[in-house]
Amino acid sequence: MTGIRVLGGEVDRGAEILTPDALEFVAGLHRSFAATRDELLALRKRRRPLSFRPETAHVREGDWRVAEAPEPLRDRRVEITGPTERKMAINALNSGAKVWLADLEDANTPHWRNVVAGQVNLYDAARGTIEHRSPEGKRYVLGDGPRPAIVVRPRGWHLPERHIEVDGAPAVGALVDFGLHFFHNARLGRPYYYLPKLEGHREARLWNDVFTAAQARLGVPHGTVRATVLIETIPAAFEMEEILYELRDHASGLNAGRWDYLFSIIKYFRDQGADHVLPDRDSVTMTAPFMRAYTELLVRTCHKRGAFAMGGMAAFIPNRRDPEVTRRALAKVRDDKRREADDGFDGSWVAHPDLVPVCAEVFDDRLGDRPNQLDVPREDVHVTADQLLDFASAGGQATRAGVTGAVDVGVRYLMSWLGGNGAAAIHNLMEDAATAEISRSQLWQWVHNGVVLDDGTPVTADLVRSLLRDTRDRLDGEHLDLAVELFEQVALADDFVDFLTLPAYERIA
Ligand SMILES: CC(=O)SCCNC(=O)CCNC(=O)[C@H](O)C(C)(C)COP(=O)(O)OP(=O)(O)OC[C@H]1O[C@@H](n2cnc3c(N)ncnc32)[C@H](O)[C@@H]1OP(=O)(O)O
Ligand SMILES: O=CC(=O)O
Ligand SMILES: [Mg+2]
Repeated sequence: MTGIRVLGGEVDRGAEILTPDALEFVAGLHRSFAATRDELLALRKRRRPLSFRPETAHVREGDWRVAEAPEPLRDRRVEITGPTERKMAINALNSGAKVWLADLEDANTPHWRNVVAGQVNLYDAARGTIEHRSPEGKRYVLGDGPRPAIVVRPRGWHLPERHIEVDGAPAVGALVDFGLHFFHNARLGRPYYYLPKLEGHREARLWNDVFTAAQARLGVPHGTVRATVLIETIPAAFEMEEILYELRDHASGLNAGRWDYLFSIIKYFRDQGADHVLPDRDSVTMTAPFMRAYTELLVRTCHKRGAFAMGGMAAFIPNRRDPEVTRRALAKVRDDKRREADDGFDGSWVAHPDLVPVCAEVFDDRLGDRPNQLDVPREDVHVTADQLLDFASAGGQATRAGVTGAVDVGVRYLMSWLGGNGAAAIHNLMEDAATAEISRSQLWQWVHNGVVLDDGTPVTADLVRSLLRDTRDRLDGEHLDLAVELFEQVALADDFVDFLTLPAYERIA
């Protein structure tokens, strides 16, 4: 293990995951691909004017299709997402969904213990041996029914893993998550992944190169991996075809990751003037014309290339103790899934086991006895660059409630994240890293573009600071002071912080 150091503390059964061979495998990927990752991250900083690229027109016009879906991924009508915490993993596997998106990204705090325990849980889940006893004594085992395919979402390219050093540098977080999972589980079959936060086709090419090398190094046949790419950044919306093309031997589909997509729009156009300012998060819905353009283009692109179009996350969460909250959540989620099914999506995401039946019912209705709707080409869809960029079409306004809510939710979420829970129900909505990014980047954008609220108050750094003080006085709990400090940094620092998880990670690593 020359050049490899594990700096994290001991985690139960961690030795089964962090074996010398597994670490050598991860280090090998890091040595082959970290330099390209660094180069591509640097390129992200150059915000070019967005349009469909003339130099890749041949890809968009060419005649090609992605690899055929393997049997476990032919029917993806309901996908449940969630962190890889042991109890939740078992609940997800027993939920009746077709896919479990095992999340090492938006819904996960990359505490070392979560990184390692998540891999232990994935190891046991892949072998069908996962079991758990809760502190209250409740026993969790896998049921007898059909189990979802497991699709693992590694961290995005931007995050380091400081607890593993390769040749003196922190390992690339994405390669740690992917590498450990692939090393231990790929030979069992079904090495399936979701790829987050890509900004363009060269980042997809990097993942493809990683898959090609990983398969060759372990003797797994080329093309066994399947990857679904989240289209959740505004530059990637202009490169959907190119992304599928780069990954065509391994591509399984695209997903409309709406929350990071909105964050990315705010980030990309954060200092571009009032025309690019988005209003309160609540008032930008999936029916806003620029969001319709994005999702319609995604379905059209996927089906033209034989890839699955996967819907995104409605944030409404049921509450088993409050039937009225549950009724409202089910109705909202049903509407969201119905629109997606009618648009031609092949399936969609839910955040909670009690939402699986709703999504299943809507897609059952639409699909009949077909496993998907790849046969719906959506050739009627023609989306222009202007439509994707028509943010004024959202309508809506920045309001006093919007600013107050953004501060409150952002701080509450960071408290949860710092405590190790990367997803939380806050005011009956699912909040995760992507939704928290919207809260803080929206404030940054409003402050820097002189936005005035519905009640005539200008949004200034002082206003945000005073709301942060109120929030600190009102809330109580572990990590409150650090959450407030971090929120102030990521909402107000003059130099926009690329991802809130970057400074937050420095405080937990
Ligand atoms: C923008 C994006 O990237 S979206 C994708 C990333 N985000 C996510 O994956 C969020 C996933 N969802 C969750 O983490 C949770 O549902 C939360 C945090 C929103 C709410 O969790 P809770 O407050 O625990 O919900 P609740 O108390 O209603 O849970 C009831 C039961 O369902 C289980 N459960 C809830 N959500 C999930 C889930 N997503 N997967 C598996 N089990 C779940 C709970 O563990 C609990 O189990 P138990 O009865 O055995 O104790
Ligand atoms: O990852 C999904 C999103 O909406 O962000
Ligand atoms: Mg996301």
